[in-house]
Amino acid sequence: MFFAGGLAQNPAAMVLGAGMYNQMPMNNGGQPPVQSDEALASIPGAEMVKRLLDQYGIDSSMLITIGMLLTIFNSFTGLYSFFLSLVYQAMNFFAAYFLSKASIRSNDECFDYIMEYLSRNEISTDSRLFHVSTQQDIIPRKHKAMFYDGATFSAINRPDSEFVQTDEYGPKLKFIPASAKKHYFFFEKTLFIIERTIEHTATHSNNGGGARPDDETVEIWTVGRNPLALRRFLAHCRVLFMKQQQYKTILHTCDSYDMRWSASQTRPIRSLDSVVMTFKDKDRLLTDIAEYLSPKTKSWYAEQGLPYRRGYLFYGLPGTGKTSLTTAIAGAFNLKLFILSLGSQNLHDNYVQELFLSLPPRAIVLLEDVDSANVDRDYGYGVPQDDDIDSEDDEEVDKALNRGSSRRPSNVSLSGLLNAIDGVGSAEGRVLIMTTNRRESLDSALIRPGRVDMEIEFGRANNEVLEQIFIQLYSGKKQQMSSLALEQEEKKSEKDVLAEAAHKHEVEELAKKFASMVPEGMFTPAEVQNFLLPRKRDPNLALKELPDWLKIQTDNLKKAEEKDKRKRAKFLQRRHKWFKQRKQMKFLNQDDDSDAESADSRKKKRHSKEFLEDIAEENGEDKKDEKSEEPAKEGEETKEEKDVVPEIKTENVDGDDSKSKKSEEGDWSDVETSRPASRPTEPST
Ligand SMILES: Nc1ncnc2c1ncn2[C@@H]1O[C@H](COP(=O)(O)OP(=O)(O)OP(=O)(O)O)[C@@H](O)[C@H]1O
Repeated sequence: MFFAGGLAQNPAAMVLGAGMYNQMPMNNGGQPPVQSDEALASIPGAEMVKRLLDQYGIDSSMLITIGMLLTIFNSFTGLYSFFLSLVYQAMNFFAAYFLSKASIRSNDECFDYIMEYLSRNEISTDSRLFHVSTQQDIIPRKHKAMFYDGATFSAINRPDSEFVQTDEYGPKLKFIPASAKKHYFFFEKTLFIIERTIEHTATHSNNGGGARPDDETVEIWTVGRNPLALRRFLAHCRVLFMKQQQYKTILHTCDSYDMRWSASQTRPIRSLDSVVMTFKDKDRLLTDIAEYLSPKTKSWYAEQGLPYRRGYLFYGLPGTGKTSLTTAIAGAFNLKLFILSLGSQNLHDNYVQELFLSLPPRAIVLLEDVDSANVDRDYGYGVPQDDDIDSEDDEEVDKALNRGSSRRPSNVSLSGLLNAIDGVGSAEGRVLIMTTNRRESLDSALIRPGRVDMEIEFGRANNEVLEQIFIQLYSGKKQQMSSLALEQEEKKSEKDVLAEAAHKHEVEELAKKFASMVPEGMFTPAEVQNFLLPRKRDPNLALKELPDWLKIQTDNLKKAEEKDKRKRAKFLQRRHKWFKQRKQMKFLNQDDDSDAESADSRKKKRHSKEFLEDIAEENGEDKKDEKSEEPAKEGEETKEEKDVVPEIKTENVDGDDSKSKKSEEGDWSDVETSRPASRPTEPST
């Protein structure tokens, strides 16, 4: 049948085959095979080919042989594909009725469990087909499929692992088994088959994140109609994974490709002791969180019909430990940590809502930079608002200057964020921690009780904090003790214990001395750590070099303050010009009682007028002079004025007009925060 099938597929070969059959007994004595010639003549074009071959002295009977070979080859391939389809059908039948199967997609945490098992047990890592990669961290989910094969979270971190990422020459090679291939292994004497399928998605995301990442599906089969073995295997993988993560904090961040949460990093749990802050604040915060997370509190919330959520605001200078404390809390209370930076340009209201809705219960959401852009109460960026102008005090100027920060506004609106935080479907049991460097610019709606239940200020190091930082660094306390270290700890001789106590006492004494030498409220904890870290082996050296470092820092601080003063003066000058220019543009001469004008707008104008008058008074200018001042003609503006108000073409001061607002944004964007958060760093020692 297949032979005939092969022939049917190739009529030319059939004729050639027939020709050969007819020709065989005649092919003797060098006589031309008459019948084969006749057979050939029946094939269109064969005569021409024959003539061509004859011309080059090639025996045309070769055609017959080739035809015969083709026929045989075709028949075999037909036969092969038939058997293959039979095998597939049999396999499908077997799989449908005699196998249990589980499918897991890479965007599910269960995927991590399976990959952890595969890497731990080194299944198929010696595969004959493999990829080679030098990439390290398993950060983006798009690479998950690759990295999981031979180097999962834990495997990477195991110092004894062959998957350790680097050696003295740089990143090591990783050997990764290929996908689209079945891997076999036994678990509890049952055969399991795993197949990974990577779905290449060519589509582009609409969030500006470029091509969508490839997703992966893992399918697991076991023999037998009873899925129990499969469930036992999955449960085993889960426990294995959870145990592995016991001493780690998994950081989930928003994947910029598809705007979903993605486990991007694991970190060893940071102990709460390692975050230095005043005892009072730490105690207040930890007691509150512990109380909130207790099962009793959960049922209390349910009884009261209150949404079971809690919010905290950590505010203060950069490098004061806001993020560090959040990570430590996640580790201490065994909560998953989800980090969202509102400054991200890809983030929009809808995404934020979806991200909040997809949070698991018992998780910390860390909203970083809540002050960023549209989330604060400003209606314009970098432009001093009319509400600010009636005040010349430091705080008001700071606020206005901060608005002029060169940070790009985020695309998340305040209402979008509030909806996400309060979302009806949002996970119960979550802890929301918002951090900001500029508490004063936050909208009161964002930090009202119910959204923010406790605020903690992080400031420059006081005496207590300075002392603790020193002790923390030199006491030799370990973050996490391995079981081996714990065993050794227990086996310590009395002599060792005494030596340790003496060392502790000595460090405490040095810490007191250190704290007394450093001025309180001058440095952030990060700055102090920055000084101590290069001298971490020798506390006495740190004390010896401290005066020089302090001198450098004080000089730098003075320079920074002078720069700051200049910036403030320039800002005030610009502000004055800005309002003067606005007056010249006649918007103040508008009829204040216009019906169309909102009360808000009128209020702002009044403030503006008052501001102008104040400024005029301050500068000794009388109103007469101002009136007589010619409005700047087009093309005659100085460069600085142009910078300040290049394009005010509207009379609306409310900033409703987007064009006007846009020009204002650009004008002030070069003014940075008035109080420099970081000072020039210490020259390397
Ligand atoms: N209070 C602190 N205790 C211990 N370490 C600290 C403390 N403050 C800062 N550090 C150290 O300084 C570095 C930066 O700290 P962290 O990121 O927590 O500051 P932050 O306040 O969150 O800053 P930002 O506002 O810029 O996010 C970390 O390496 C951290 O270990």
